[in-house]
This record gives sequence, structure tokens and C-alpha cells, in this order.
Amino acid sequence: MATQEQTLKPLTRDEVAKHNKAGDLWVIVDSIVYDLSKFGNLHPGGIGVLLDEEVAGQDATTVFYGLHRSEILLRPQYQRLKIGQIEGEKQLIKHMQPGDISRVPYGEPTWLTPEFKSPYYKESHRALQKVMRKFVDEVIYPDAQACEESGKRASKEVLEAMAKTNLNAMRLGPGKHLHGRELFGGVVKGEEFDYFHELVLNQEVARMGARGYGDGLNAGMVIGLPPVLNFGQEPLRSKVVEEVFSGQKVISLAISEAFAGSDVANLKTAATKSEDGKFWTINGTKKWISGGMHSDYFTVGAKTEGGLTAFLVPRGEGVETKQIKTSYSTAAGTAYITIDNVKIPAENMLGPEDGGLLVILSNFNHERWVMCCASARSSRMVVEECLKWAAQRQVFGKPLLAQAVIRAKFAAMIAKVEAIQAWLESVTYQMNNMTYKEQSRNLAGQIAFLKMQSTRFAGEIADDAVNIFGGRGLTKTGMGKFIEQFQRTQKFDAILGGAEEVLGDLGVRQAMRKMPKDVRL
Ligand code: HEM
Repeated sequence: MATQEQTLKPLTRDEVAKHNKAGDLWVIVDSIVYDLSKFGNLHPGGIGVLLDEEVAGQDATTVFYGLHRSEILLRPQYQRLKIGQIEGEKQLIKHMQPGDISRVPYGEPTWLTPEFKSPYYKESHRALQKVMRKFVDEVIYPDAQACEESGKRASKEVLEAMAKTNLNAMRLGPGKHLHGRELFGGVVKGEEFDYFHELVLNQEVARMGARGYGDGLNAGMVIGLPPVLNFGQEPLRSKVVEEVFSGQKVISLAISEAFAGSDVANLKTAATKSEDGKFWTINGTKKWISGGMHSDYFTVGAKTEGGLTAFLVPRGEGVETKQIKTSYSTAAGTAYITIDNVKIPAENMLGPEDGGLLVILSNFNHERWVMCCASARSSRMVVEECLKWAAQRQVFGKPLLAQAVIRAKFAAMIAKVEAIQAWLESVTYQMNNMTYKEQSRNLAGQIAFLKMQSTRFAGEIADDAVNIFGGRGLTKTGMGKFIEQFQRTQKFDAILGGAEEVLGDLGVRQAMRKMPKDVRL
């Protein structure tokens, strides 16, 4: 930015003021002079607003930032509009660069705020956060914004770049599968990777505000691959895990059906064993399968004689996927799947016959915790957007933030994001200090409550955010685009991985089970 300022022609405000009509139209935004003479007729907001006597030939900084996101001025096509800079003045507005930490209060969790300390994060968490933020900003974000809008899946380049850093493997959480792997070029050792490293990755992805795209970005793998990794039979297990980690193949979890959601024990998809026991034939349907449109493999739950069994079903004859249009982007690849007489070898069974419920349930805590990470971070992103907007938007001659009713909304929103992050970090610390079995025993209730509360708060935050942004919170482009998307999509977190009510009840039932029989009032 400094070089650009040096090369721009110095101009005075008096000179600029002479160019104040159609065909000869200059304006100043943050000390930079823009020649809008030709652009005026192409301006999406129309030429009329630019000819206003307080805009044409004048300093339009305040009015500009009341109407546009600052990223507009960074678009390559608008660089040619810059013709000079006001003599002796400097740009006061700092545009975020890839990898930057927000300086907006509460724009980052406290551990990323310079004045605050945290007992949870070590040097390797901080190093991972730095490279991941830059990677997301530079590699994923532009693709995410384009695909969220077009509905297309993440580009091959992004998926390949993710595989190269070993991001796919990291998103499955700590474990032996990471040992000996080079993570983000060696920023963190596979052996020391813990749940706080994973939290960092989840939150950095959620921060970019592309909900449908985010789910299409191998979120299906996060829930679909663990049953293969933990219960698959060799050599199929290693083959599939490597194919997915390296980005050659995509996997998703296919459990829910039109007939059964939270009550997984009532699935209708059924598997029958051949007489010689070498094959299974599967028939049924699956619904709302995130990433299903992009998947080569499906981790399927099916009814068997004595219960439920999990299978790895490859895409092939008899397996068909149809796009479901949900309220978020089709970039998520949400699918309806029909499985008609699909014959698979017995080696594709994941875990014991009739033991599928455990295979599926064993990953639920992790899945829900991943969603808590994302919900907490996207809620915070919304609070940051609202704070920026309320500080720069002028109403009745003052910033929106000068209104007490607006400040009261911020008090509620900020308290919610801080509370959720603090609880999330506390749960994450417990996860780091418990075996997987202990986590299932002790944290199912905590995580269920955390998810329930995070998504309830997200709903309340969405509501306040839309009211702060007004019509812009309902508009897909422009100032409020992230608010519009958040209010439209935050409900996904409230439903996926267990609806709020189901989770709340699960938490209470867990507590009841632990209630000592010998206590009295
Ligand atoms: C400095 C160069 C400018 C550029 C490159 C520019 C570009 C744009 C773009 C791309 C939009 C579409 C909306 C969006 O994506 O957010 C827009 C909308 C608009 N612009 Fe500009 N603009 C400029 C200056 C101005 C100025 C000085 C005014 C002063 C009144 C103005 C008033 C508007 C209005 C009223 C809209 C419609 C906003 C809405 O729909 O909420 N623009 N402009």
C-alpha cells in the first residue's frame, strides 16, 4: 500500500472540487482520488448518487463506507479509477491482509488478543493458527465465496492444496493416523497434535463465512471416515484412508433417512447376508447426506438381523445420488441417495455384525464438538461484522453504535460468544486429558449441552444481527452479505448432529444416570 501511495499524483482538495459533474467526476475516499467520469454510468448504485453535491468533487469517505464493504476498493477492476492522493494526507483505513488478526474488540477469541493470556494454547497452536489463517484467506476464501454463490463444489486446486498440507488427516482429530505425517510443512508434529490444534483448524475454516461450501469441503469426511479408520478391515481400511487423506477420493456418512433422523435405531435401509457369508446385499434410501453428491464412498448404517450394522459402500451400480436443495448453497453437495440391490463384500463391514450402533455413536461426541467449534467462531464473525457496521454507519448524524438500543444488543451478543468460547475451551481441555472411552463416558452430556447452547445463542445472535443491519441483513450481496447468510444457515448447526431438544434431553439423561442413589435434600 505504501508504494502505491508514493506513486499516486499529489492533488489538492480545491483541484478535486472542480471535477464535480457527469463526464468529469472525481471523488475522494480515504485520501485517494478516484476518477469516476466513465465509471459513473456503470456504477451499481447508479450515477445520480455520485452527482450529489456532497459527493461529486468532495470527500465521500463517510458516505462510501456507509454503503460499501471496504473490499470493493481492493478489486482489481477498480484500481484504474485511482488517479491521485490528497497532498500531505495518508490513508487512515487499514485493509485486512491475508493472515491478519482482527483488531476489532471481540473479533478474535481472547487467546488471539495480544493483551490476554491463555493456559490452553502452546507455541505450536499459535504457529498452526498463523499458517492456517493465511491458507484460508489466500487459498480457500476466494474459492469459498465464488462457490457459495454458484453452488459448485470446492475447486480441485483447493482440495489438492488441502491434501498437501495434510489438512484432511488433521480434521479427523488427534491419533495414530497423524503420527509420522508432515503437518502444514512441519509446523506441528503428528505426535503432538491435540484437540486444541483441531479446534484452531475448525475455527479458522468457520471464520470465512461460507456455510454450504464449508460443509462441502470434506465435512462429510470428518464424520464418514472415522468408522473406517477405527473399525475397518485391512487392507481396505488403509487403502480408503489414504485415498481420502490424499484427496483422491471423497467419503461421506450416510445414516439419516426420510424415515429416521435422531432415532438411528429405526433406520429402514436393510442389509442381507449371502448364504456363504461372503457378501451383503443392501437396499434403502438415505437423506440429507452432506457431501453425498461429491462422494466416492459412503459409510452406511443398515438394519441387519440382530440390530444395526455399518458398511462401507462404494459409489457404483445401484448407488444413485440426487441433489437436495436446502436453504444453504448446493456447494455442500447435500444428497438423497438410493441404494438398490447393492452387493458388497463382507470385508466392507465396519465393526461387528449387529454392532453398528456403537460404530456410529462412537463418533457423535467428536462430530458435535466440531460443530460447536464452528458455531462459536461463526457467531463471533457475525459480532465483528455488526461492530464494524455499527461503528461506520451513520444514522441521525451519529454512528449507529451511539444508539443505546443497539449497544444493548451488543452486550447480549458479546456475552454469548465469550461464554461459548470459554466453555468450548474448557471441554476441549477435558478431551485432551481423557481417553476416547473416558470422553464418551464423561463428556457426552457436556458436549450435548454445549452444542445446544451454542446454536441457541447463534439463533439469538442472528436475530440481533439482522435487526442491526436492517434490510442489508436480508440481502445476499453488499454490506450485510455475511449476516444474510448466517441468519439463513445457522439453523443447520441446530439440527445436524442432533437437534437441540434431543441433545438437551441426552445431557439430562446422562446426568440422571450419574445421580447418586444416596443423596437427599
Ligand atoms: C469510489 C468508487 C466507487 C466504487 C468502485 C463503487 C462501487 C460500487 C459497487 C460495486 C456497488 C454494488 C454494491 C456492493 O457490492 O456493495 C455500489 C453500490 C452503491 N454505491 Fe458505490 N462505488 C463507489 C463510490 C460511491 C460513492 C462515492 C457513493 C456515494 C453516494 C456511492 C453510492 C452507492 C450506492 C448508494 C450503492 C447502492 C448500495 C446498496 O445497494 O446498498 N458509491 N458501489
